[in-house]
Amino acid sequence: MKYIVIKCGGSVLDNLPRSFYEDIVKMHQEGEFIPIIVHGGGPLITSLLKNLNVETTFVNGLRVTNHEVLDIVEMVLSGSVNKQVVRNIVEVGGEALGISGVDGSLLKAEPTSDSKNLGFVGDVIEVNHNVINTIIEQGYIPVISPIGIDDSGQRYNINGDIAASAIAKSLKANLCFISDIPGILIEKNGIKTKLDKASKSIIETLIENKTIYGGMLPKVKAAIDGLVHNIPEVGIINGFEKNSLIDYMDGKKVGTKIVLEEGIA
Ligand SMILES: Nc1ncnc2c1ncn2[C@@H]1O[C@H](COP(=O)(O)OP(=O)(O)O)[C@@H](O)[C@H]1O
Ligand SMILES: CC(=O)N[C@@H](CCC(=O)OP(=O)(O)O)C(=O)O
Repeated sequence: MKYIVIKCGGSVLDNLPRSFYEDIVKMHQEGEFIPIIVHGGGPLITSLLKNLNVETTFVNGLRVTNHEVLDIVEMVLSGSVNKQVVRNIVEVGGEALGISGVDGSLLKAEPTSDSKNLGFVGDVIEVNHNVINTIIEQGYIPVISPIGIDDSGQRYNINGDIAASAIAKSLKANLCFISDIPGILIEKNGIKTKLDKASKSIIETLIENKTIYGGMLPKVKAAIDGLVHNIPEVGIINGFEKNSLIDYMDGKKVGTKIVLEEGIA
């Protein structure tokens, strides 16, 4: 069975066209690639924290997460956002089952190496993909929120890109990041240009010269980590462009394809 992990960023979730979900349901029905959705929800978390007068900061694109923030992160991701995505799929005639990384210990996590600064932010150490396979066998599209859990029951806030890459690695699945930009952008003579393809070494240069920053950092790091661990293909595409996902799956030149080495298509 071939899988594709589709990571829907919080940047686009509220405004994805109906056709985006129709394309996913069609893909699920046709059966060549089984879609697995992992979602973010960063902007909604930020706006709720703001409403509650809780300060929130990011380090290298990751949210500093204390107890108070962690409560809100879980509420937003595993509650509002997860169920909204399920409803969006149902609305276009699909069947989806929403689950958090905590359920069935789907995302076994440990604190990141920078836990001194980041608090309860997790790295995924194991994916219990039996849970995903069970959902798929029952005919549902899995919709996964990126909260992890350790053996003591402690939860962790996991960046959606990192969770998606871990799931893709465990299933040897293709990985596609759906975001609010056409792909990785660089500035050439004052004009923003999209890279059709970006290799590991180009990405490292773009991180060093700060062309890649903020939320794009975990995306490209998760992409490279996935490719190193045998994910067949990783792309970043714009969810607002009509049929971008189907076009990407058909091998058309949409978004940015991430590769390990220049010259590898
Ligand atoms: N070189 C770059 N090209 C495109 N976007 C970039 C780049 N560097 C940083 N970004 C930022 O990364 C954002 C996407 O990451 P993020 O906001 O976390 O999105 P998502 O919620 O879709 O995961 C873009 O909206 C843009 O502001
Ligand atoms: C550790 C960390 O940063 N977690 C993210 C989880 C949500 C997410 O990844 O949302 P996007 O996909 O919209 O960026 C956060 O708290 O915002």
